[in-house]
Amino acid sequence: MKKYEKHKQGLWAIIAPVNGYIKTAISLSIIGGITSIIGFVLLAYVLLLSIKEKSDFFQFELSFNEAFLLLTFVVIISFLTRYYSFVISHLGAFKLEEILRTNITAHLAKIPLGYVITTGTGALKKVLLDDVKNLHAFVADSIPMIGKSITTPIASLFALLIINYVFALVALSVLLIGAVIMYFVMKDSVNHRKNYEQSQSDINKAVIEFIQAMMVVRTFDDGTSSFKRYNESLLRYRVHLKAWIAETSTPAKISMTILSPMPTLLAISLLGIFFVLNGTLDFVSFIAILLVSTGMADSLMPIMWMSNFIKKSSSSALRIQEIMDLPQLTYKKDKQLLKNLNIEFDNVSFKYENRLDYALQNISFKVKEKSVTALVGHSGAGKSTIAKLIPRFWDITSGSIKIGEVDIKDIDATTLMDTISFVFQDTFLFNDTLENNIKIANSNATREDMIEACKAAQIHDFILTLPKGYETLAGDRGTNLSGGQKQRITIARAILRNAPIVVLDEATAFADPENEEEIIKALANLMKNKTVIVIAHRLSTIKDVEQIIVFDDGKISEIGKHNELLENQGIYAKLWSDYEKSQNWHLHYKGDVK
Ligand SMILES: Nc1ncnc2c1ncn2[C@@H]1O[C@H](COP(=O)(O)OP(=O)(O)OP(=O)(O)O)[C@@H](O)[C@H]1O
Repeated sequence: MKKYEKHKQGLWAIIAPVNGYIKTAISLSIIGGITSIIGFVLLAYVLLLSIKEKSDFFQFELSFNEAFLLLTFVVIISFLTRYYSFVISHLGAFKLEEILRTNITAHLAKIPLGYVITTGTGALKKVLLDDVKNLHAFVADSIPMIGKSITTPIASLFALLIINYVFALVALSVLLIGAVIMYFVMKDSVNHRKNYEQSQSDINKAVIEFIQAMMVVRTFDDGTSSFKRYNESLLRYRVHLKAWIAETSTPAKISMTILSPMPTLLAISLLGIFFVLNGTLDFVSFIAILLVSTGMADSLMPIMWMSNFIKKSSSSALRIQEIMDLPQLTYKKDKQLLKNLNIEFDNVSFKYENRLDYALQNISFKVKEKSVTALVGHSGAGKSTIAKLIPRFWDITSGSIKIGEVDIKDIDATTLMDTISFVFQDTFLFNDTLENNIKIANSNATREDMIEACKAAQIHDFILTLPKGYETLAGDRGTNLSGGQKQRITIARAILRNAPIVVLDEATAFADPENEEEIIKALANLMKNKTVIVIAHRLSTIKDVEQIIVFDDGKISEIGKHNELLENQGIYAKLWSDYEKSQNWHLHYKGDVK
């Protein structure tokens, strides 16, 4: 994979992997630009000979046939070089798109998963699709323009200087005036562009949020605020755009007019007519001057578009660079031999990057091989964070986490993933068949293994009731299934994976009695003979486990068995009494109340 070094910032560093294509395309377009100007000069020469006039400013002498042949040759070269410059820049653009997408996704796979989750799909989609596409467009369309827009005016100026320096100076003056006006118009555009891009990105976020939160919006919104955020971002966008246009529209129109070919051609024509009328310039030379000066007249506008294009592409390159600069998790390459399946947290502290306070402080505990440890505590106490530190969703700030006496930072990625199965509450199912969704856990598993896992996960009978059975599509993100069914499919995945350590976040959401019983049976099958860490919400399910760790505000407040903790009369005893009370709660309808 191409390495992106910190000091090599910016657009050119990001497109460097296709430097070969870029250099070839630019070189060809430079040849194209020069040959087109030579073509104009030869065309004038051919015109001159065709009306048999003689002009003394051409420094060379050719017969009509020679000049015509040379003109044809130059035109063909000019056409071919431009054509191939375009073809090669497009090939480079496709190659770059492929390289960037591969590199970004490979990099995303190696940075802490927690970053990917918190950054959000919207922002990552923008980088992977929109920004990469912007750079594709830059390489495909701007690269051929770069060579042409720099060489054509220089070659034209050079040719004009040879033909008649007065005309060269007039054309140059018009262009300089245009360039000065352009500079003042563009001067303030940096801030305007920033605001414009920010408001455009806000609109993107608002749309993605609106679609992702559609269910919440439709459930809770009375209609007045469903588009509020979207509307606000649209309004900001309009305000920024209006401010930009208001400040730059008149000077922009003036500079556009001056930068268009017309003023240069007008000035050259007036001067030419004056010289022709007073007999100091012959008509054919005048035509030659007009033809050559179009090369200069046409030059500033592309340069202006180019500079806009470069700024836009630079912002995209910067966003890609920011992702590529995120440090990757480092894994040991050599396969590590774990001495056993004990898990040990030793004085672990952890702080989320975007938070000032520690989510976990000085956490030390041991989980013995083939035992069950339950994590309990109030909401926000740090239980899920503990679970997510084991697969290195985030790396800890200090202390160490060991499995089988090896620090998890020293365990190679494959061993770590083969050793642990995770069952989290937010199940993700691909829009693929149920069979493929389950087999993703173990590509070597046979169909029989998969069915056995589904039986153990109490989901087999349900799948058989579906008309297409295991061939049924799960729907986008699993929308065709109920929450409890999705959870049992995830359990089936974990059973099929058969990793010796299981970390599971016990679901609370699907607690109707029938579903609950099935999920409990499924979990019991998953946990058999495994080292288990379970985040427990229903305390009744963990009464008999070997160890319960009670968390309070990021610290361990108690460790023990159910009965010991009840005797302690601490947080656990209070949680237990609250839990028991909640089991006796009933909802009363008005009519029931006596
Ligand atoms: N991605 C994150 N970025 C920043 N802070 C986070 C993030 N995830 C969790 N936190 C914070 O870390 C602390 C511990 O959260 P955690 O999710 O581990 O608690 P929990 O005990 O699992 O809660 P619950 O039972 O409600 O799931 C909380 O203060 C929470 O706000």
